[in-house]
Amino acid sequence: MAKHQYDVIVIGSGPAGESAAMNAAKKGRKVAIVDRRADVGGNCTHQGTIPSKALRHAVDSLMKYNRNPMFRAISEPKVLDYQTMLRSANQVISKQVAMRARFYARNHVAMFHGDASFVDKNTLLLRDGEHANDILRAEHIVIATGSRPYRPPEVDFSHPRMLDSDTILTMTETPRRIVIYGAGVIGCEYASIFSGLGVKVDLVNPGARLLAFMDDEISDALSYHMRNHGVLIRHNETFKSVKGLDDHIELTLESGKVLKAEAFMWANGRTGNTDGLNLESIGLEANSRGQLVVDKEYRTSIDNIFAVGDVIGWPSLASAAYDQGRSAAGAIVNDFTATYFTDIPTGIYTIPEISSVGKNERELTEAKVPYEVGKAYFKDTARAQITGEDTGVLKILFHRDTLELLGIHCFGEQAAEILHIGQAIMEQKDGGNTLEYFVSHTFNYPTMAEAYRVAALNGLNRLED
Ligand SMILES: Cc1cc2nc3c(=O)[nH]c(=O)nc-3n(C[C@H](O)[C@H](O)[C@H](O)COP(=O)(O)OP(=O)(O)OC[C@H]3O[C@@H](n4cnc5c(N)ncnc54)[C@H](O)[C@@H]3O)c2cc1C
Ligand SMILES: NC(=O)c1ccc[n+]([C@@H]2O[C@H](COP(=O)([O-])OP(=O)(O)OC[C@H]3O[C@@H](n4cnc5c(N)ncnc54)[C@H](O)[C@@H]3O)[C@@H](O)[C@H]2O)c1
Repeated sequence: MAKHQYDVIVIGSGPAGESAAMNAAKKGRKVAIVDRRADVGGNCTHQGTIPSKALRHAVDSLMKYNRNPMFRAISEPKVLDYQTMLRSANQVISKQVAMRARFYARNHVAMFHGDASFVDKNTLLLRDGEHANDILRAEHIVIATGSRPYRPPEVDFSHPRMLDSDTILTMTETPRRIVIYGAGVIGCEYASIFSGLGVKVDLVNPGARLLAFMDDEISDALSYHMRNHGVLIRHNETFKSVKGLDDHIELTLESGKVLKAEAFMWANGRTGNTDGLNLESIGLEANSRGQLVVDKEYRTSIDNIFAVGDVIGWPSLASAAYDQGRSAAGAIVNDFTATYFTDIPTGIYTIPEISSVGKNERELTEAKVPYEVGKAYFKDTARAQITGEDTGVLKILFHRDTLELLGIHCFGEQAAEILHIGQAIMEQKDGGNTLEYFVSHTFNYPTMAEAYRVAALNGLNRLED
């Protein structure tokens, strides 16, 4: 049994752990990172963000090829199978792992492969892996163990047709029909991926609308376009049971409906990875979803132990996890330049893509804020007409009196990128955050960014009506 001493040890090499380790190393600390997976990158790289975004990109490219009239002149529409798409996603994973492994090497961060659990508040024991039974000690420990799909006991996940967002990446055939239970971000993104592949999708939503936290108009547009792509959305349905048979599954809903398909995907909720950490030994307790509570420095109730990323719950995004990890390491070295993050944008990679930052119309109406709306439809921009990607809208919500930007909501090709222009202006201080920016600066033409000018003028005209 070897013993190792560090200033900072990070458990988990996803985005939260990686950025915590890098920032601590850059600030001169002796750092080690532990992951139970042999390759770095966390669930984000291996089972979450990266494979789902790579699959989505592959499907989206196929769809664009098939609907482009210019290509129709030279060849028939093409069909690809899920396995081919997965191979393309796996290539991206390999590139990500190689790049991230180089970060650790260049910054002299020691890497341990194994399952870490607490012995006391400064000591970890490793199980499994090449360092099994080694003891790691540090002044500060960062828990960045991420999350996994929540698995209700009523679903037999050992059946090869019963899948979740991890095991969907091991599916060996392209099903003719799939039932997805849960219409949160994961359910909607995978519904887009499978419908794009030509699979018949039943998307079962326990709620009344898709992605209820989004602006209603954007959520309605998503429902419309998903239906248009052949997704059968069933709102207000509750899971009763699911039966796995040799060649299909049967999902029974409380409403009495029985849905049959070749595959079933449970996409309803995630659980924080805290159960194997022996938290009892340090007097730390996770909530019923395995998540830890932290303060504004990402510190748990134990003064030398921090927690970041999915393991602390909201917003459970890779984007936020990077910032949280950097902040926690900052707090450890008394550098508070990065703070507690709350203004987090949303980028959802459905087909079409949706993205937002700030308040939506419902929230502003409830708060009795006098706002106005400026809109630009993609079909009215030159760039979208040239690319043929003319489905979408940019919507700017602003204060009627001060013209302050209150919310940006975008739907369509590259929405998650386009949004960041508005976000940058929204963050301006001392009166810099107003609609005026978009009408007093020249935008490259033809670009999708031009939609901001069109939407701003549309909004200003509305004030004069
Ligand atoms: C299908 C899907 C799509 C997503 N798409 C997006 C997206 O488009 N954009 C976005 O911003 N977010 C997205 N997310 C969310 C994003 O992936 C997560 O927010 C992110 O992975 C969280 O990062 P993390 O660092 O907290 O942990 P993770 O990425 O979960 O990594 C944690 C690591 O810790 C390791 N670990 C756990 N316990 C131990 C232990 N005891 N000892 C050693 N190692 C341990 C795990 O093996 C894992 O490698 C998606 C998630 C899913 C599931
Ligand atoms: N593009 C993106 O940003 C992106 C893409 C995919 C996933 N994600 C992240 O992954 C997560 C998506 O998870 P989801 O689609 O399953 O939706 P979700 O986390 O919103 O959960 C769906 C439902 O399950 C319930 N639930 C959640 N965790 C539970 C648990 N442990 N036990 C019992 N019930 C639970 C929730 O209350 C909710 O009603 C989100 O946190 C999201 O931020 C983000």
